[in-house]
Amino acid sequence: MTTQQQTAFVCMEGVGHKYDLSPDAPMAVQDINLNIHRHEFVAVVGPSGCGKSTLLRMVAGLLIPSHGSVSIFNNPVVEPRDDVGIVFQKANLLPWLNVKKNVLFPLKHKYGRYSKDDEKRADELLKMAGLSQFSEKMPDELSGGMQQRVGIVRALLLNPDILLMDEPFSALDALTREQIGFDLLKIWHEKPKTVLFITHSINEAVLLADRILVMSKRPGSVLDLIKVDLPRPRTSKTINDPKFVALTDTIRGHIYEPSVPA
Ligand SMILES: Nc1ncnc2c1ncn2[C@@H]1O[C@H](COP(=O)(O)OP(=O)(O)OP(=O)(O)O)[C@@H](O)[C@H]1O
Repeated sequence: MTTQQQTAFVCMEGVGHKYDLSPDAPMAVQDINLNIHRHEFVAVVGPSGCGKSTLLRMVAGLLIPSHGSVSIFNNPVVEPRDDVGIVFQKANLLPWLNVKKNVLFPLKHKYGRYSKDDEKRADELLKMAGLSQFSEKMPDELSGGMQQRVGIVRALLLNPDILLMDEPFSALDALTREQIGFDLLKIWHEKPKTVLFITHSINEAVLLADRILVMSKRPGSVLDLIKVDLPRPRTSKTINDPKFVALTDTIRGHIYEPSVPA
């Protein structure tokens, strides 16, 4: 085992997937090698259909790779794990439960009950997400951005070590999207997690992440792995930093003018 693998929290080795196993069917994702370190924030960008969600589902244990392996802290991922929280594009809140009960629902579903301590943690997380005064509201009384925040709090309640986010803000308007991105960074700073964040937005990836995996078009493989050496905390001013502009240009170059293999 290499030193890189020893310090990796999430380790992907030669990961690939083929949905259709017939010999001439194309791969969806091919030969992804990536080590994500503890509390690192890694974003994944790439053209539509390149396999970003497929990759995330393999890390989540929702899909077993047909090639290679994913491991979390040296344990192969073979099923969904309790220490991994997932946030999807839509919060999918239960319409008949209020905000706090939605947040507590996974515990109720898993253990049949929740404790006073769990409620206290839910209150604390809702406060951190700026939702204290909405905890008794029903989902249809919330804006899309607030619903997505509730989805994030729900994923954080079980205190997962790893947070997987699949285009979590793509249904939101641009202003809400930027704000909720900064809110996520604040929560990540206060409750550090290892984050894998799928997005279509190059700006969002650069604004949030420590490193960015740029995927090629299908079959999605690694075009580049870019370190984002912008200072934290990131703010709305970060986008004026010449490094920010240079990084977004580099990624656009990869995606719109991918290098042709020799
Ligand atoms: N369940 C499935 N069965 C067969 N093929 C699938 C399945 N899910 C995804 N695919 C195919 O695998 C490829 C990768 O899909 P995936 O959703 O992972 O890409 P993506 O990069 O997340 O796409 P987008 O950016 O549009 O959300 C696509 O060609 C898709 O059609």
